[in-house]
Amino acid sequence: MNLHLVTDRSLTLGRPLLDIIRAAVAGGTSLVQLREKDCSTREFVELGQAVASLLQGYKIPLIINDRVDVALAIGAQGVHIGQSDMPYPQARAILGSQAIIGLSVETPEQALAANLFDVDYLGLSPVFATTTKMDLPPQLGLQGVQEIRAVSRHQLIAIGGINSDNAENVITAGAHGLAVVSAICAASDPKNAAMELCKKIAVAKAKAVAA
Ligand SMILES: Cc1ncc(COP(=O)(O)OP(=O)(O)O)c(N)n1
Ligand SMILES: Cc1ncsc1CCOP(=O)(O)O
Ligand SMILES: [Mg+2]
Repeated sequence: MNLHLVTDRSLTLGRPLLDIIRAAVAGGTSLVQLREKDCSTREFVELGQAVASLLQGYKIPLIINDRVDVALAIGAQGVHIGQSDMPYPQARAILGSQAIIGLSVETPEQALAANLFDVDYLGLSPVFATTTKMDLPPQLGLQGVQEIRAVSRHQLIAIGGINSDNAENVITAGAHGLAVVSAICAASDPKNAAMELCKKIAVAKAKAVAA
């Protein structure tokens, strides 16, 4: 199953992040991306260490948003970088061939350019409207997902406004997996939310095979 949880401590309704992650993993989340935009480096490292030791028990990979140094410091499995973050070649040189490196793309042109890189997946960003991240480029929509699938050689993870109502359509449009923030972090029952998303992914993939 390909469900990424991207964390946001401001959306957990006061619940501890580790509880949200534990529930998300129990519901089928396959990878966790720790995304911290406002905390100090010290706090990021300490939180990262706590999340890493939790996930080690479940054998679920942890990747760090933006910060190659934090990923290295805590022995995370990799990073997620965007078009304005550390360039892919430098991130790969620092982290090595075994690291998981995800790269955001916002257009089919960026996806085409990423064919030159051995990234582990592309984050298609944003597929739909979201209030979780500000200053985003125009939404790709399902058509954008289809267009990127047609030109990319990579695993495609869709992000932005994804929930259990639209998840199936996003996979049918060509995404291999989904990344969500609010659909799990802000859910009243994060475990159930992850389970529902996994079900939708599985249903869409089964229908694609049967077609
Ligand atoms: C899976 C996934 N896709 C895209 C993003 C966005 O990354 P970026 O464009 O670098 O923006 P920030 O997350 O750093 O604000 C992502 N984090 N994860
Ligand atoms: C981090 C990020 N990158 C592109 S959209 C986004 C936020 C997605 O949040 P949500 O799943 O709550 O719409
Ligand atoms: Mg970034």
